[in-house]
Amino acid sequence: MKIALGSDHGGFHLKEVIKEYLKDKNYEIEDFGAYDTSSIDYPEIGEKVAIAVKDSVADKGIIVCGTGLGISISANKVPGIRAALVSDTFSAKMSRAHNDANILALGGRVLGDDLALEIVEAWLNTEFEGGRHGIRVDKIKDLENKYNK
Ligand SMILES: O=C[C@H](O)[C@H](O)[C@H](O)COP(=O)(O)O
Repeated sequence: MKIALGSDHGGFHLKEVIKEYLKDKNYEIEDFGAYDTSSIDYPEIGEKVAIAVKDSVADKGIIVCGTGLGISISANKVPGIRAALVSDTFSAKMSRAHNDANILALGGRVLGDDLALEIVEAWLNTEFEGGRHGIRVDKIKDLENKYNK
């Protein structure tokens, strides 16, 4: 599985921690930056990761900013993206099982490294359940079509 990674400066440290963790687990990685702690605006990186997932360059994405808020809001502007901002393992699992989230968003100034990695592990190892949840995700797609004309 290929994972697109991205952060702003506020998420740089955690993004690097996640990158090393995923490499150790033999995931294929594409890193869309930030590449250091210089200030960079989160919409630029959120868009790059979102496009990689939308275009199937990557199977899933993980994005990090200070809170995870700005970068998830940005990524969710790209049609087909369901970026879930998560701070606990239960929500991580549910965002996959019920919402088929294709991007995980984390707050680098919110989470400790260990909890963040537990969340990543839970998120990557939970499958979408489909069924009634598929009907609801289809309705999210209907909303995109309705308002993105
Ligand atoms: O939602 C936005 C993110 O948390 C940003 O990482 C944060 O706003 C960056 O703030 P600053 O430019 O003060 O480091």
